[in-house]
Parts: sequence; C-alpha cells; structure tokens
Amino acid sequence: MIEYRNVKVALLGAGSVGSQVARLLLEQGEELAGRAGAGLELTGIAVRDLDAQRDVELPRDLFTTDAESLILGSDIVVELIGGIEPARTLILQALGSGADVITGNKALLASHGPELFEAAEQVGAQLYYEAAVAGAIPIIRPLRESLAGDRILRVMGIVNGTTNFILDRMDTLGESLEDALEQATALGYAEADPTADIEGYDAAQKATILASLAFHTSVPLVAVHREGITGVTHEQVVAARKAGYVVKLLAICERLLDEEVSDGVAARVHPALVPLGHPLAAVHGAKNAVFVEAEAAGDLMFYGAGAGESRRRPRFSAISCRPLAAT
Ligand SMILES: NC(=O)C1=CN([C@@H]2O[C@H](COP(=O)(O)OP(=O)(O)OC[C@H]3O[C@@H](n4cnc5c(N)ncnc54)[C@H](O)[C@@H]3O)[C@@H](O)[C@H]2O)C=CC1
Ligand SMILES: N[C@@H](CC=O)C(=O)O
Repeated sequence: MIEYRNVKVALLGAGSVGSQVARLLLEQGEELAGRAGAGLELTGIAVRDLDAQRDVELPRDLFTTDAESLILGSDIVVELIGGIEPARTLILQALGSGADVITGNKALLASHGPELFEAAEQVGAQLYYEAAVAGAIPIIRPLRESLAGDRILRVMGIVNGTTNFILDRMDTLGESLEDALEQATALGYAEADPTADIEGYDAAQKATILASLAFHTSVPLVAVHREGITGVTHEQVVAARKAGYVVKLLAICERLLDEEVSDGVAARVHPALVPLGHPLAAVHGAKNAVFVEAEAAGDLMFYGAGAGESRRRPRFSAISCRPLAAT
C-alpha cells in the first residue's frame, strides 16, 4: 500500500455545495490521494448551526462553529460560506497563515478580488476559484494559463443557469417567469436570494471575474452594465421565436481596440436575441456555455453543467481539481 503525505483540508460551510464537497472528500479520499499524490484529510467543517438539517449525512465530530481555530494548521482552506463577511475575513486569515484557499464565492471575488489576490501574493499562497464561474466548466484556468500568451478579444456566454432555465421554460413550455423560477428554486438552481439570478447580479459578478482575467486588468463590478430578465415577457419570447431568435441572458466582455492609446474594456449583462442557428441557442435548461474569441487561437467554446442538483457534482469537480493542483 502506498503511503501518502497528508494534506490537511478545512471546509468552511456545509450548504448545497459544501456538504457535497465533504461527502466526496470522505467517500473518494483514496482515489483523490492517488491522483493528487497526497492524502486529503478533511480535518473539520465550520458551520453556523451545528444542528441544521443537511443534504448529506456527515460525521458529527467533524463539525465546529469555531472557523478561526479550524483554519489554524490547515494546508488548504475551502470557503463555501458565500457572501462578503465573514468569508472575506476568514479567507484573509487562512492566506495569512500560509494556507492555500479554494473558493466558489463569486460575490466576494467580484467585490474584493484585488485585496484577496494581493494577500495571497504577499505570502506566496494560492487562491483558486474555478467553481466561481460557470459551474463545472473549466474556464478560469484556460483564461489564466492556457491563453495567457494570446490576446483575447471577446468573452461571451450564458453564465447563469437559473435564468437560462427560466427563459428556456418560457420558450419551450410557455411557462410564466414566476412559475419557472419556482421550479428553478425547488431544483436548487437559484441562489438563496433569487434576485441575484433574475436581476443579473450573479451574471454580472461572473462577468467581472471573466473580464478581469481575459483582459489582464481589474474590472470593477460597478462598471458592468447589468439588466436581468424580470422585464422579459411571454409575448416577447414568442415574438422572438417567430422571428427566428431565442431570448438568452448573456454576459459579454469585450476589448475595445485602440491603436493610439491602450485598449479599453466593456462588460455587460442583458437579455439578447440569439439566432436559432447559433450554438448558444442550443444551450438548454441550467446549462452554461462560454465563447472565447482570441487573436491566435480563434474561436473557442466551453460548455457544460452550470447550476442545480447536477451542479453539485460538477461544482465538486471544479473545486476538487484545485486541491489536486494545490498539493
Ligand atoms: N449553490 C450553487 O449552485 C453555487 C454556489 N456557489 C458559491 O458557493 C458558495 C456556497 O454556496 P451554497 O452552498 O449554495 O450556499 P448555502 O447557503 O447552501 O451554504 C452556506 C453554508 O455556509 C454556512 N455558514 C454561513 N455563515 C457561516 C459562518 N459564519 N461560519 C461558518 N459557516 C457559515 C451555512 O450554515 C451553510 O452551511 C457561495 O459563495 C456561492 O456563491 C458557486 C457556484 C454554484
Ligand atoms: N445561481 C447560480 C448558481 C451557480 O453559479 C446559477 O444559476 O448559475
């Protein structure tokens, strides 16, 4: 039997995503160790309420309400609490203690990304966030690493599964936005506050992250034009189809080319008419798809699971590959 060195993993949060991450770390520990070349030891799970009902049954002795103590002595901290505080403070504390951090927290990255990346750089720690944008789709690493030598001109796509699910139901089943949202919530696609989905905040946060990476700059969230889908009516969806289009909520990040001064950047989120023959028109349900237009590589398309019940495994794949990379 191979003896692996042990990497201590602290998990913060055991909600929809965190509880699945814990389950898979426990269930597939040996397989992951084989792939990572190191044992991933889940040392504890910090939660707010020890008695809360969870999606998954997990060993009770792993739970603690003392996130700060759990972080101390950890090699990797996985933050799946969400929101700004205490997530921000806990991540800074983890980085300060020298741990690598993995987070799926797009809201925090969109509003405090530069502060967190600087904190990581100062101590030589890594901050991984593949799961923060487009679910299971590996898009962060391709933008940050694989395409680092290319000049990206445009990143455009469907990055919110909830709104894609709703628009798809309005189009194919004639359902109302309200009924489709209820379904999306029941299926676990929507955020705790679904306003983040239907008003385009979630997609705007993801656009901020994508634009910053693609154009090697820091695009502030307030600079992203945002319009959600609450103004989209059944009549508009029907009229769009008759005219050969389908309505999709798109995130569009573009380089504004300028030969005289340095290039500008534009990022926006809004409903758009996508021609029925376009690949994005075939993205159904809660699936996501991202198009990348690069100078040398040409057009690339990334497609896969974005949110929902099936998102939990995809999310895990996006989260779990980071510990592998981090070890
Ligand atoms: N649900 C999804 O489909 C996706 C979620 N994410 C991100 O992953 C993160 C987690 O999302 P979910 O699991 O859906 O959230 P959730 O609301 O289901 O779970 C959050 C967990 O954090 C715990 N928590 C809250 N405050 C805490 C505190 N002070 N100390 C310790 N634990 C605390 C809660 O008790 C709960 O267990 C968020 O940043 C979210 O944006 C990213 C991609 C998809
Ligand atoms: N609510 C989000 C979940 C994943 O990021 C979405 O619908 O895409």
